[in-house]
Amino acid sequence: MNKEDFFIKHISNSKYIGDDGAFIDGFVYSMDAFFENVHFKKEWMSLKQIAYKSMIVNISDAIAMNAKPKYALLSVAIPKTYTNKDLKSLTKGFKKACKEFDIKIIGGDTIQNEKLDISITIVSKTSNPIFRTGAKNGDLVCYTGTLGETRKDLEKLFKNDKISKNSKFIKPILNPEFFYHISKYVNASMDISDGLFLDLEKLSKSSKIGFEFFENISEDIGISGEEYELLFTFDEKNKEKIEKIAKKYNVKLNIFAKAINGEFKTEYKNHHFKD
Ligand SMILES: Nc1ncnc2c1ncn2[C@@H]1O[C@H](COP(=O)(O)OP(=O)(O)O)[C@@H](O)[C@H]1O
Ligand SMILES: Cc1ncc(C[n+]2csc(CCOP(=O)(O)OP(=O)(O)O)c2C)c(N)n1
Ligand SMILES: [Mg+2]
Repeated sequence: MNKEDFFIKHISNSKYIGDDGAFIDGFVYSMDAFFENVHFKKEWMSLKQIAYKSMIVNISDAIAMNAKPKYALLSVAIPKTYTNKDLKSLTKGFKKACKEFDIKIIGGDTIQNEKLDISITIVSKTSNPIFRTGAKNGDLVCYTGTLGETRKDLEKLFKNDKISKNSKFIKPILNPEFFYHISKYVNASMDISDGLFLDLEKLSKSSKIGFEFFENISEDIGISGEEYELLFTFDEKNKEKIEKIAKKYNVKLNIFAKAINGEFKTEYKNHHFKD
């Protein structure tokens, strides 16, 4: 077991652990860290882009639970060298995301540190939460959008090559309205943050199912992390309805497998705690 899983297992055995967020009494609580040199290097993105993405990766978890983000708690560790202009750029990024998704920042903490580290808690609302545990035998398994480019762009950044400012690595694209609209047909869902193969392993574990793939999924597609696309399962009888809604919202669907008895394990390892 890797250190991440070991730690999570030992910190709590609560039933709330294991999803993109914890559902309690109509609200979903989720948090994600966005740390310099772990999630970004300061040379790669502007401060506004960093702050914006730190919010988006958090909002992604809420959407994957079929919840509407409402409030954010924001902890920021700021390097001493940052000027007031830098701080303004950061606030612009946070505010842009809050405006786009109608979220209020209701608190947080601000400290000084060597690096820029951001931790965000999102409180969101839902009357129909979708968990990773709900996939049923026979369900179709689907992800949205196109996978692979994010990892390629990350590789470019590590080689000091330039990438487009429209890259999903800089600005992930979320599809909340599409997902809220199809939610009543969805049995299980999560977002793709670690890469399709790793996230399928999590889905398999949570729902106690395996997958029968309709076609081979290449490594390029399967190990690209930080895509923030949606991964979900649904009963075959809802396929046409979901496809129609996807068309309306201009969302690409990739129905790539069927849920079956068994389990899915990937040989690829989580990028966290590599050694
Ligand atoms: N330090 C922690 N304390 C308590 N719960 C944690 C901690 N880290 C992760 N978790 C929980 O463990 C589960 C898996 O977390 P994580 O790996 O970040 O999510 P994901 O599966 O989306 O990558 C989530 O439910 C998360 O809330
Ligand atoms: C400097 C740097 N190194 C490596 C990566 C690649 N990377 C960082 S986090 C991550 C996956 C998802 O992050 P995580 O914090 O686990 O999100 P969660 O699954 O908890 O939502 C990847 C592929 C990066 N973005 N930046
Ligand atoms: Mg993780």
